[in-house]
Amino acid sequence: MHKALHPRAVALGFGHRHYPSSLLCRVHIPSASYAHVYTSRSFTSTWPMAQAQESGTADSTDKDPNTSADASVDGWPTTAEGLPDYTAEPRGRAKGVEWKLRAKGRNFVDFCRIKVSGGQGGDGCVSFHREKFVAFGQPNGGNGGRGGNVIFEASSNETSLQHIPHTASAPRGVHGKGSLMHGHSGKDLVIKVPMGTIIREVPSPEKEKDSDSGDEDNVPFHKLLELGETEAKDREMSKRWVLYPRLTNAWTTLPEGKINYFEEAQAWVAEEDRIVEARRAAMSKKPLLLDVNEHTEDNTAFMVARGGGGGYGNPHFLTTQNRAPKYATRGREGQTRWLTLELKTIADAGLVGLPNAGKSTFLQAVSNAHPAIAPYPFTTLNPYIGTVDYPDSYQVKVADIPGLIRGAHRNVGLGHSFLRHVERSKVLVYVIDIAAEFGVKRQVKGVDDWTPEEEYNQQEAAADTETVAAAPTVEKDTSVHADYSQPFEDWKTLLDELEAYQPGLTRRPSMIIANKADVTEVAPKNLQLFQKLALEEWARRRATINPGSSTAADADIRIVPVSAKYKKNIVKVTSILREIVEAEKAKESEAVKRQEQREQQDEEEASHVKATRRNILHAQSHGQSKVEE
Ligand SMILES: Nc1nc2c(ncn2[C@@H]2O[C@H](COP(=O)(O)OP(=O)(O)OP(=O)(O)O)[C@@H](O)[C@H]2O)c(=O)[nH]1
Ligand SMILES: [Mg+2]
Repeated sequence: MHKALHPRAVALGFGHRHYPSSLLCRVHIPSASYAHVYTSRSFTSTWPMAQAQESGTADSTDKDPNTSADASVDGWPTTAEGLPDYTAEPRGRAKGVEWKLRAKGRNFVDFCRIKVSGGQGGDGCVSFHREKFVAFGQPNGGNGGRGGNVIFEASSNETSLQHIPHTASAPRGVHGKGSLMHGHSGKDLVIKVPMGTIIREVPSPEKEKDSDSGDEDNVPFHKLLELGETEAKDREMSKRWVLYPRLTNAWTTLPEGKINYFEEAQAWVAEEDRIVEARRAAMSKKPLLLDVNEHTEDNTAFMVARGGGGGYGNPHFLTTQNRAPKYATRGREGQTRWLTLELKTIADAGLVGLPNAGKSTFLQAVSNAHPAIAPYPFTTLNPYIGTVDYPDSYQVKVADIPGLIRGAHRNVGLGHSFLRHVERSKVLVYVIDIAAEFGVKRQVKGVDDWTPEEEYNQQEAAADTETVAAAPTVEKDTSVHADYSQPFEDWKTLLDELEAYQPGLTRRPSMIIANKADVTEVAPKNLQLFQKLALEEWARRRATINPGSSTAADADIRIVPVSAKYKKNIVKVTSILREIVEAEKAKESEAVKRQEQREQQDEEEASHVKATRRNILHAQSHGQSKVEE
């Protein structure tokens, strides 16, 4: 059955292909109208051809499609007319995009869960020296080695959490052997984590399961296995002890009057267990929280799960009375933790903008990064970092992230979880398309009442009736008047979405890049109005934050018109960016210095108080002794 083309497929440049609904639901572009707005200016029916010509990378633009069977436009095989054939199997880049949209070839992961377990300790050994003419040799069982630890190592070479496994268990320690051979310790398991990772301990899901299970757990072990009491005790004992074969049931079969040294040893071990348990409980009182931030040095190691201690060999229990202890202890269990890892990319500045605003183009213009650039929304699916190099070797790291759209905080578009990658940025750089069509509402039709189910139903209904998706419609703003500015509306959308993600995020030092200023038909007029409205809005927002503050010149947001595509006015942007970043860094280092000074003062005061108290006590005791004399 021929299925109707989903509007989102149109937006992303795909033809009448059969898309599984899972793919279509992955990129939540809620309705056709939003996508079509993008088609209105830069997106034509033959856009891949246009793009290929624009980038100059197309492999087939100069080939005659009729003569070559391999002719393709941006990965799509061509029809006889030379147009991309969307019904055919995509190749190259188009295939890559499809793969990415299905989230199959995910090469960037910024959130994951992991269960880490330290290795179990090796068991101690029960052994006695054997030699000709030495009838009863001394005990010589070796101790077990300790289990390996799980260690997270900060690494500047990693950029994703893709390689983090679901579970990580360090190897166990080797058991001790006779002739006092101690077991080797298990090797530490080192997992590299990228800079910017936040590691949080979360409650164990398994523990919850345990508590949920009914009374079955309270049934004694031996009853479950239908074992005898003694046998069950043996089994229970063997969890903690390694017993010499002939010692089995020793605690029940000892002759009258004989001291049970094993009981004595059990008491020692129980006491040690209690201390170890108390220490572990004290250490795990607070859930683990580690932040691998910009102050962390490369290769810094964080222990996240300790290995268990090795068991004692039988010489450990040797006393003057008991010359042949026939028991050794088993190794302890390693520590187990459930962790979540969240990667928040570290950059000095974060680019925030609507899809197609030209964020990636700007990053490419200012840095040596080569992000994907294309005239359709959501080209960028993962954050991308570029470094701006200044002539004096100063560097500013800039993060390019996927485009935000209105309603992103309700998971519209790609959602807004990727904003975690600008959370740590010192400066926010808003990238605005200043050539956005005047009077065209770049809004998502019916976003407010959009639900995935509704969309799914619509999709199904469309498929049943075999109707082709409606032609792109551009919703014209009927209330067009002189004060309406599309770039300004876009910027307000960005501010609202940032605030919805994290209240207060828009208070960061910011600047605005009015991109696409080369589109001279609309850009100059738009810029004038945008500047006026944006400055007013910024002043209003600042006033609401701190009603006392005036609209001082230093509080104004800087707006710079640029053309990222043709690299015009770029130097001005980079110099302003550096100015803001440097000022912010200076502020930060001043705050750190002030904190250090305060700590030093507190320390000095504390030592002074201590010294005074000591002097008073000394004087008092001295006075007393004089009185006694
Ligand atoms: N005329 C003109 N076009 C530009 C300029 N900057 C970017 N573009 C075009 O705008 C389109 C989108 O550019 P991108 O850099 O991919 O946009 P983006 O903001 O990264 O988009 P997403 O990754 O989808 O969020 C491309 O076709 C660019 O060639 C500019 O300064 N002038
Ligand atoms: Mg991009």
